[in-house]
Amino acid sequence: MGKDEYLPLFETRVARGRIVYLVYAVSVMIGICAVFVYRATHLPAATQAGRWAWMGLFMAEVWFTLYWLITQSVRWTPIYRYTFKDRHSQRYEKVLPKVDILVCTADHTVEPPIMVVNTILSLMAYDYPTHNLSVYLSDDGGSEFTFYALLEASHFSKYWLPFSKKFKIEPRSPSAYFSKVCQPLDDPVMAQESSSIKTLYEDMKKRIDDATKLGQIPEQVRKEHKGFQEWDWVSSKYDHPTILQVILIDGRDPKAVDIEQEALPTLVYLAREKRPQYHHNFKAGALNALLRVSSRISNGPVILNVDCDMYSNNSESLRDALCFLMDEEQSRRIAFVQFPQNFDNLTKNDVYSSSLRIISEVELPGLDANGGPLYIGTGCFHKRVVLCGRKYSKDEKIDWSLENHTKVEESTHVLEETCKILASCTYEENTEWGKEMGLMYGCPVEDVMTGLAIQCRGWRSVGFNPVRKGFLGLAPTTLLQTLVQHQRWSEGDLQIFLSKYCPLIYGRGKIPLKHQISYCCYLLWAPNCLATLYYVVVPSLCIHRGISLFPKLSSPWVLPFVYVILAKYGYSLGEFLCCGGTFQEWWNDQRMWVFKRTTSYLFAFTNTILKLLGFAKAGFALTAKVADEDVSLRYEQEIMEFGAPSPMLNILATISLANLFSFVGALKMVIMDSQFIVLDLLALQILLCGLVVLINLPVYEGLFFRKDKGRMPTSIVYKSVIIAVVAHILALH
Ligand SMILES: O=c1ccn([C@@H]2O[C@H](COP(=O)(O)OP(=O)(O)O[C@H]3O[C@H](CO)[C@@H](O)[C@H](O)[C@H]3O)[C@@H](O)[C@H]2O)c(=O)[nH]1
Ligand SMILES: [Mn+2]
Repeated sequence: MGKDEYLPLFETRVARGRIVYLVYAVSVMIGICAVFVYRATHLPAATQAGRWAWMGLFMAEVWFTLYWLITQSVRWTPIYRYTFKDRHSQRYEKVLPKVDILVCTADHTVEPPIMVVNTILSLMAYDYPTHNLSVYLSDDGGSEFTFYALLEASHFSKYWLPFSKKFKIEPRSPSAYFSKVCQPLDDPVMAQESSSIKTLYEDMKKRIDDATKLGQIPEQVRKEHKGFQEWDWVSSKYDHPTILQVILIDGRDPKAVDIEQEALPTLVYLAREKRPQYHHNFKAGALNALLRVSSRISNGPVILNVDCDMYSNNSESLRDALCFLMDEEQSRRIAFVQFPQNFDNLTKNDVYSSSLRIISEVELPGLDANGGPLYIGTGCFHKRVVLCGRKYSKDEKIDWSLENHTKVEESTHVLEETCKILASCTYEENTEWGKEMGLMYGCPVEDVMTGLAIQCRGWRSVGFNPVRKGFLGLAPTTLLQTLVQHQRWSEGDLQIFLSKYCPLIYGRGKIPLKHQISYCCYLLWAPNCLATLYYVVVPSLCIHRGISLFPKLSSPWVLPFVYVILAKYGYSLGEFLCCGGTFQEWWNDQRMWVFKRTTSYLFAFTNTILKLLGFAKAGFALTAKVADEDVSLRYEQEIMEFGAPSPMLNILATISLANLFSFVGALKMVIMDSQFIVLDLLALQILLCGLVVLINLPVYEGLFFRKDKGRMPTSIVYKSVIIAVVAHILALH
């Protein structure tokens, strides 16, 4: 192919309507300035009550403004990417690179084996030559049941892969496919095959579920595969040698073919060594072990990482990703391609605001323009050399066809034994693993930190959000799980901000300024707690004593306040609707905004400070992927699940009650005051308080009106009532 014939493998388009956005943003900024002028010129005298409350509010508003400005960085110039898979195929079909897919699981009770193998099967069935595809499963649970499920899946794949390719079905996770395709299929051949495969799948599912439920693997099965013997040395999931089983391997094992004699992808099970005296570094540790093991077995130059609950929803994602990584002109600098996280189990109005809609649809394209999206874990394609620490240089070039020819020839047994060493506890001692090589250790969001380090080594990244989503996972289905997940995320993010990797310092001169600021959008999630807490507590407590913290209704100064609020929320609603959300979903999102900021972020903030002072230790609370039947039912009905007592719920209940008391008190004051003085003085404050009450409606329901198991625990009801009452008495005196 000559140079002048160059046809790009992907193209980038810039969003339109930027002028309108500019006008909006500038007008809001003018409004904010007017608010500040008001605050600066109307400060209550030192003798007046409420001077401190006023100053605090001012500080909160300064913070909100700062944060709002930061979020502008990811809204300025969104860009969208489009791939040309046909061109890629024309040029490279004969020399496609090997791709190694790394899947992580950590606990067979929280992450059921049948779910894990559905994910694995969807990935094995990618539209890609199977001899170039390897799938690795890291099992931090070291579970026999997960291993057993993987064995079952390897048998089932012999039917599943030919079927899904022959009829080009989507999605290729059997469970998702069978639950989505219920209408009678037009093609009689397909209908027949589909139903017989469905029976095979159901049988497999039953065997796996039964074994897991009984806690026992049939003796017959145990005898059939040597792999089970490895569990003779396992004393617990925290204490065992490396377990490594090559289940399918292309080229060496004549049995690794499907029913049509086509090769199957390589499939490997790994439970890295665990010893109580060695820290295992959670998912980052698991991925690094997989990186090494895979480099020994298949050494694909392209790595895809997915969580065990994120099945592939689009069999062409891999080819999409290769368009970004293999373009002759534009790919040189691209280190990774991040797909957004999408979820399969969302309800219509997304009660817990798990869809990450705005992040995927607005912020990801925005970040992409600024230097590349963050690496957020699952659904990310990497160049192996980059993940293993390579710096970007101008002469950077990967010869994909060459990298393809590394072939290991020893027997499977020898391969297994040599690979085991790579996944041992001591292997990483005195190496750069966890620092300069692989995923970085020591942060609850290891992926974000690793992505930042990669970008600071000169690389860029690309975000890709195809119409048919690339991956679908499971979002948490209870309030508490959601809050805990966000605590982990915001805690990790803040930790990065306060570490030597703070993008504003570490990134200086390495990544563009706008990119540094975009990072802060997420890294500064947690500190939002202070200003938000202040805003939802202090103004409403001040109502009782008639302390006014906002301009009078009759004053013209009220206008900038009203404008900023209307413009900001009007825009936010518009943005949400444009991205395909519903009004109710937006409202739920606003609620979760308050909930997260007053609980998850508060805990994350205090924990991070404690960690810095050396008082707290790192942990990783896995997000549950299964729930009890009644919990699931309430989730589907979008009834908020409060459930078990927790300090987080305590905070939520107390804030909601305090505001309710204030609001009722305020209404009484307004009604008794025939000259409308109170209303004039406190209108905005009462409105704010009323909004907090409105947004907390599900909390009152959970506190007082619901009878089901998901209601607020009784202990929380008492505690929060007492605290709210005491707060009011204190505020009155
Ligand atoms: O010790 C551990 C802990 C977790 N995991 C795996 O890590 C993945 C993510 O865990 P999950 O509980 O699902 O957390 P989420 O909050 O849903 O994960 C999001 O946030 C993580 C960072 O906190 C990212 O790494 C993930 O890709 C992203 O989906 C799962 O596959 C786990 O099996 C391990 O392999 N070992
Ligand atoms: Mn998850």
